[in-house]
Amino acid sequence: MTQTPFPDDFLWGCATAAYQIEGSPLADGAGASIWQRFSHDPRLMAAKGDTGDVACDHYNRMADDVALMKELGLQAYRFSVAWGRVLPEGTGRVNQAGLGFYERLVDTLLANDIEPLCTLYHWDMPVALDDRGGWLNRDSADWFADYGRVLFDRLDGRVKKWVTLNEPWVVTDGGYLHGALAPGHRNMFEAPIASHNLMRAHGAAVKAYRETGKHEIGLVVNLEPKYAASDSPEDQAAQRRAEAYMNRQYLEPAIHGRYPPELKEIFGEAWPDWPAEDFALIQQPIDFIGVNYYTRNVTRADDSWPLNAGPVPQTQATHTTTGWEVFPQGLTDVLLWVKENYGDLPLYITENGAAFYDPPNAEGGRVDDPLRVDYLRKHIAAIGSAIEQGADVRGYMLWSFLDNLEWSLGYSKRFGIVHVNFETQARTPKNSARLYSQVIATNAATL
Ligand SMILES: OC[C@@H]1[C@@H](O)[C@H](O)[C@@H](O)c2nc(CNc3ccccc3)cn21
Repeated sequence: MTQTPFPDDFLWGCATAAYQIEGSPLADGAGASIWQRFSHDPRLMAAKGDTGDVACDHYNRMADDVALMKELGLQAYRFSVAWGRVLPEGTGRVNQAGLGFYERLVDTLLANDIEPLCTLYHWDMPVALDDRGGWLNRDSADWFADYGRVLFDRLDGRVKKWVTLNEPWVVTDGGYLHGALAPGHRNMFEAPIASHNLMRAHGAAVKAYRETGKHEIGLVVNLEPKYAASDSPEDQAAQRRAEAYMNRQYLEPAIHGRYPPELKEIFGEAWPDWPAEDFALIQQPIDFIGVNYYTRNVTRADDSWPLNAGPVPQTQATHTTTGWEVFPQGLTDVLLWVKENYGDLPLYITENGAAFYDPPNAEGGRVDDPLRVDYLRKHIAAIGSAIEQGADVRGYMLWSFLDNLEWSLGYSKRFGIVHVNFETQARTPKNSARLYSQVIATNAATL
């Protein structure tokens, strides 16, 4: 058994997102989100009938859930705010009842010595703004900054780590290019515009935070390291395109104030000439980068759209029920890649976890999830390896605290370290939760 001690102040927590766990999406004056619209549309939702109407009923069970976080020993909790609860029309009128829920959540976390990490946008834009063009409207940067100011004014100080966007790549690729996620558009000309406005909104929110904020704000990106399938020029070029499209598209403008050149190659006539002043807005200095890591991609040239690059199936490897290869080394590699390409900003693993087949409901208060236990042990050790090699990793937010609504895939994909019986709403810590409690108590990875 090898032990890898982590830095003394390393922050161990879990992550969730509003629409995936809260339920009651229209309660107390809340305005509907694009996920309320998407999940109720059987033409769009893969898991037809699975909506966020109830989810984990966290909106009504928050205090008990925080008590369970405390029992497990969590030091931090990354959550997101449903924009429409706070601003039902997306801008203008503040819904104090909705803001009050998040104030109670933050105060309950603090009362249990759990640090809140607050994500402003985890995919649930108010429909009122989507009806005005959503992320396709350049005004979205101002809408988002104004929304941020409402939260900063009320919660900054109690919240000391803010995140502007969760995974702009998924918002754009899923919501505007392939249509698999809300708002369900399939348009190669829209995708770059949405992507660019998301990053303008990120910059505008960071700029707004600097007006009054006294703590930290960052950006969360999903990073999937791309490994060329061969040394052939075709596969090498395919790897560069895939890396630019997913892993560089957002960090390059945020940190370096530019886009990777491959994006013009990928989008062609659909790639606009961006106004130079936009990059000054986007490149607002941030305090940390949040990295969401789940898996890697072995990439080869192919005729797939729009990248002409695609995955080589790793048939010998263990895969999750979402079809993702279990590849812990990729986490070490990608953390060192961020350091090499984007400098020594503090890093947080803001999501890491896996969906495996768990028993449908807890039997006698136990949920045995050996594959998730193994996944977590190896990925936490992989972080330790990156730290030993110089990566300034400050914390780990395991995805996820609860089994929850896996977006268009519904409730069948269970990522939680706590099992949720969606018929009774009973919570049952899985063996992976017990493992995580040990990791936190010892501040070490054990393999
Ligand atoms: O899929 C698991 C989680 C999801 O529940 C979170 O809300 C989201 O932040 C999240 N991002 C990823 C990684 N990126 C990704 C790649 C392709 C499709 C969907 C997500 C995984 N996850």
